[in-house]
Amino acid sequence: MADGPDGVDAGAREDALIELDGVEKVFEVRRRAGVLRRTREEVRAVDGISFRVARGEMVGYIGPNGAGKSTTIKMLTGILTPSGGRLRVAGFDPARDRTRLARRIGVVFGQRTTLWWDLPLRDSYRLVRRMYRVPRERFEANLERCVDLLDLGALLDVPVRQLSLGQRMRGDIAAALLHDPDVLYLDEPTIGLDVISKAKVRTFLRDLNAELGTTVLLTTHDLTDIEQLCRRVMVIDHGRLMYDGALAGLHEVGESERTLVVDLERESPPIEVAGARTVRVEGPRQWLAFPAAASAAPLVARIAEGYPVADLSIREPDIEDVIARMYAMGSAGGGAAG
Ligand SMILES: Nc1ncnc2c1ncn2[C@@H]1O[C@H](COP(=O)(O)OP(=O)(O)OP(=O)(O)O)[C@@H](O)[C@H]1O
Repeated sequence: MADGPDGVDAGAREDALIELDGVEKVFEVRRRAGVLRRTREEVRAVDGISFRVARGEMVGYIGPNGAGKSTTIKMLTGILTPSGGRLRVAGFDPARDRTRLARRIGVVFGQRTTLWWDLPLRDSYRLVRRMYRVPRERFEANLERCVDLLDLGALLDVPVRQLSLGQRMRGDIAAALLHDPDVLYLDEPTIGLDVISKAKVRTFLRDLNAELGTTVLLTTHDLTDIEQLCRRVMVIDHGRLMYDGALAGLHEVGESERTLVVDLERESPPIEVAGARTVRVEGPRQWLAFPAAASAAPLVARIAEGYPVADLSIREPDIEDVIARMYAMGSAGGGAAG
């Protein structure tokens, strides 16, 4: 497709803000193969991925460690150049138009800050304003909104190094939004946060998406992030898109299981109950797996009838577990992605 004179893809569909067609990234790595000999090997970090994200969508991008998520995000921001395929964000070729694209996107990495460590938040934000040349009025309005909704008022004069992880994360999210980006990439935005901070971040992101229509691509290992924020989820593994659809569908494809953790009053033989199987016994504690789609209430009632129950809790399946089950069932690579 021909690019216009300003580098913007003339034919870009306005509704598809992010477009990937057969995108690949191959790294060449040199490995030691003896005392003097080194061999070259190719790592196909992203292996022919195609998807579209429409303006205003909030999509989860998940997969096990080393699946290719960060490499995809780096290509979407223009930090890395694809080895093959076609990629457009807001009509731009990210690697070619990195500077201009930077004004349209915001990026938050949970594991590291983009803020200035020694500066108070307020000064970091002033630098962001200058970097992106945000008009003063717009900057002030955006800052006020973020400060209000992310509860940053009391933190603005605190140096970043003194902020807690949750405070710093909220500070980072605000910094990524001061220039009104169309797209926000979030890489593990709730990692290491306590329950209250997680809830604050999630509520903010939901409101941001609903009120301003900001398109969000979210990478996370926390299935609750996805459940609470994303209607659509894409699963990547070994550089390939394995699933693209609703989260509920992913549970069905993987036939995922929840775990009921039962603390008995005393050590007992493995619990035998219809609708669940005991997968682990450690002293008076037992773990029972049951289908994620089933209700836990009747199961709990049956166990309480027959066993001396002291306490109970339920563990949701994690993403790795769901993906592992997709593989085990041989449905990976089936018709779901596309
Ligand atoms: N610069 C690089 N040089 C060589 N190999 C790389 C490079 N960057 C990534 N890789 C490899 O590409 C593959 C995908 O890595 P990537 O960081 O994209 O995965 P990820 O899904 O983000 O994982 P995680 O959840 O652990 O962050 C891995 O095998 C990784 O070792």
